[in-house]
Amino acid sequence: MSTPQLVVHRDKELMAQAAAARLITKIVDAQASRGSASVVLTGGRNGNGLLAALATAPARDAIDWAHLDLWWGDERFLPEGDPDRNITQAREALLDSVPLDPERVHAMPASDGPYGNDADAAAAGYAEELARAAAPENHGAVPAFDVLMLGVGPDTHVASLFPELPAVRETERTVVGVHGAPKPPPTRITLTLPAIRSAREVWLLAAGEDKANAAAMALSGAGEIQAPAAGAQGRSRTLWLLDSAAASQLPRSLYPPASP
Ligand SMILES: O=C1O[C@H](COP(=O)(O)O)[C@@H](O)[C@H](O)[C@H]1O
Repeated sequence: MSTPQLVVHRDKELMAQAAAARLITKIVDAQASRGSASVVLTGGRNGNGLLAALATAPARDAIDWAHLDLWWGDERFLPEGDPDRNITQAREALLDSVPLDPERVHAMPASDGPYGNDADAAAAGYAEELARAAAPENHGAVPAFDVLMLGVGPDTHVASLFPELPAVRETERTVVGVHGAPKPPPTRITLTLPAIRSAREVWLLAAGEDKANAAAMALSGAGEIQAPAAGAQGRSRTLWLLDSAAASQLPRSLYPPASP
């Protein structure tokens, strides 16, 4: 696993724009070397802010949208089209305005979808979809995502892995149902830490004062059961993208020297 690297931007708008530019470059590079790219999206304010910035980025059309696989790190288990679903918000922020191949948009199931209201069955179904997309060298579990993005919650949750809940302790399955989440809605579907850690790069997004304590805790040696963000690492790179408010409680030893 990779040691976290930090980039701190002046404010959340600049962070979103810089992260969007970084993502464009990453996708274009992956498409140039492998013909396609795979990205895992996150919900939440910072994830949607990045997508909105990408929608207006001058270089967005450098991406070959038809050869981009989109997956989700987690989903709120609600009916299709519900405004609180992460995919509904992502569609509004970006996805509806770019020429994606619908076959490559891998939404997590909705609560009125093929698995009905059974979040555990829906999670198992998504795990099968991931396994089908994995190449043999990925050991059959999940594809080797180029970039997996995670918003960091004020309580250090990432995806729908909340401190101390069973999902964050999962070591075998790649996707699980979450019941009794402390943040609404209580029922969710989430990638697990083993699935997250199979990504080439993991980017954690944290902007705003309410994320300062979470960032400091996760980056100061807390355990992943108490602070799930601490367990989110990529195989090649783990990148924390922060704004100065979210970085304000980091120990000085971690604070990067230059902060654009
Ligand atoms: O509920 C969720 O929250 C987290 C963090 O969201 P934020 O608004 O505090 O940035 C998000 O990453 C996750 O995908 C989402 O389902």
